[in-house]
This record gives sequence, C-alpha cells and structure tokens, in this order.
Amino acid sequence: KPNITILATGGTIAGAGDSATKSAYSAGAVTVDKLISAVPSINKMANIKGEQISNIGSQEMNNKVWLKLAKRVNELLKKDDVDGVVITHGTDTMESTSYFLDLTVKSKKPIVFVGAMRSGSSMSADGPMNIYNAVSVAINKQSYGKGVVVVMNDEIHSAREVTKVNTSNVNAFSSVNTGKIGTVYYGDVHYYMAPLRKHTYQTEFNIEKINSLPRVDILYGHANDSDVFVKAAVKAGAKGIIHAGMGNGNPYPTTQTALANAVKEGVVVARTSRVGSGRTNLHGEVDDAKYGFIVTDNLNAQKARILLMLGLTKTHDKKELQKMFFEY
Ligand SMILES: NC(=O)C[C@H](N)C(=O)O
Repeated sequence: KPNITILATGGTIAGAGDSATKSAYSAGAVTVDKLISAVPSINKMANIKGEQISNIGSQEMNNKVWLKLAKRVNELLKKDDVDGVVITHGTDTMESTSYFLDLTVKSKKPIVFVGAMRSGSSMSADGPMNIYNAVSVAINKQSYGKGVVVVMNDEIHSAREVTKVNTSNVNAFSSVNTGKIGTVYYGDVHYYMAPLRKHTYQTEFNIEKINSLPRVDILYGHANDSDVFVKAAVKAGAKGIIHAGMGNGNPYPTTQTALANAVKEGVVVARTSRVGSGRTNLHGEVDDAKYGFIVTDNLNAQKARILLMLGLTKTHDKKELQKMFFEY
C-alpha cells in the first residue's frame, strides 16, 4: 500500500457546530486524527499518517504557515517512504496556499489539497467524501508530475487555475480560464488535461533559506477611485502592488498616476483584473512601457500576489518578473 501523509491546516473540513441544520460553526475545531477517523475506508487504500500544521480558519492564513507547510512538504516528499501528501485546508484561501506550494515544492509526487463547504457536524457534510477522493487522487499514478491539485466536489483542479467562485455552495470551486483537469467519483480518478505552465519540480523558487516574504498588497480598482490606497501601500513598505483594475486591468486615472509614481519609488506594479477571468494584456488601454507596469497574464489578484512575492525573493528586475508571469 502507498504511504500518504495527511497534513491538516484547519478550515471548515475540520469545523464543528452545535446543530446539523444551522449554519453557525467554528472552523479548525477538530484535529487531524479525528479527520482521519471520520473516513476509515482510506486506511484500506493507503498507510495513512497525520500531521497537524495549524488549526485555523483559512481566512487567518499567513506567510508563516505557508513557509512552514511548504518546507514540511518538501521534506516529506524527499523521503522514500512517503508517496504523496494530502493537505486539508479551509476553502477561503485554498487557491492561494495551493498555488504557493505549486511554486515552491520541488517534487513530482502527488500533492493534493482538499476542503469542505459544510462542517463535520452539518447534515450532508461534504468533508469525508472529499477526503476519500483526495486520498484516491494522491495514490493514483497519473497524479505524478501534475503539480499541486485541488480536489473538491468530485473535481480535480490545477492549483494555478482554480478559484473559489461561490461563498457557500458545495460546488464552490472552478478553474474559470481553463476548466478542471480531471474528475474523481467515489475514488474513481480520471484525468483529461495537464497543466503546461511551470510548477513544482520545474520551479526556480527556493524557500529553504527564506523565513519572510516581501510585502505585496492588492488594491481593487473602481469608478471614482483615488490615490490614497496606493500611497498608503507605498508608505507601509510594499515592495509590490497588484492592482485589480477594471476590465482589462484598467486603473482609474488618479490611481494610475499614483501607481506610476510608486514605480518611480521602486515598487513593482503588476496589473490584473477584477473581472475574474481572462488575460490582462500588455499595452491595451494602458501604456505599460511608459508607466513601467507589468501584467499578470491570466492570474487573478490573489494568485498574482503569490507569484510576485516569490519573484521578488529573486529579483527586482521588471523584465525578469514579467517573464515569470508568462512562464508560471
Ligand atoms: N469552507 C471553508 O473552509 C471556509 C472557512 N472560512 C475556511 O476557509 O477555513
């Protein structure tokens, strides 16, 4: 039997409430052992070990946990007696943590994120089936070399592509630009696509000696916007700003001037879009060459933030950073 380690970080999948029919609950309430014992059938598929990394609602996710988790996964997957990992995680920031690991874990072995939209005490909790499916994906030979994947609601998504698209439905995840890469139905795994952008074993980012990450802020553009938040971000010490602009990443004029000034002060400004799908293209309505902006390709703001943080650990050269956005 393959050896799978389940690393628990918290989330609704580890949540508990007082009533099966009421919405109130606390995320990160039960430990990894309890999560594993709720799905005894996974012990028939694999030798399962559990580790607790954190026990938080994923809205509390932070750089410290990201670095701890990524370093631990790198360490585990180097071992001959670990064949893959499953990471239980809250759904609010699962798209960010999974992408962080996609860019920092150097292994071809399966790395599978899983969460739940209903807590363990809820009627028709989705966690146990999601965990069963996640372990099935982690032991599947076809999962090798596919980078970090997210398993939710019978679907397999690539970490780069997946985003949370619903606040409360069980069907809360979608890969809006490319579609899911596979399905998993009662443990029956089928892949249809593989990610082409660089990930995991192809990554140039090395976090082994890194204990903190550069500050990158996200600003959300809107009609009648202003320059105050750009100035505040620069003052707070941001090394990068992701601007989620209107349409094809368009900032409001006053905001655009402030962003151009931020570039002059050495801040890397990357344009993305608040639309939620599609590429933010260079030199559309914005003269990127003139202002010194770069673009995030089709990454949403929260994913672009991660790539820029990691990029800034290597270089401040805008050409090189722009290249990364076209490669990862
Ligand atoms: N469904 C969930 O997991 C939501 C929760 N707030 C979390 O992200 O931890």
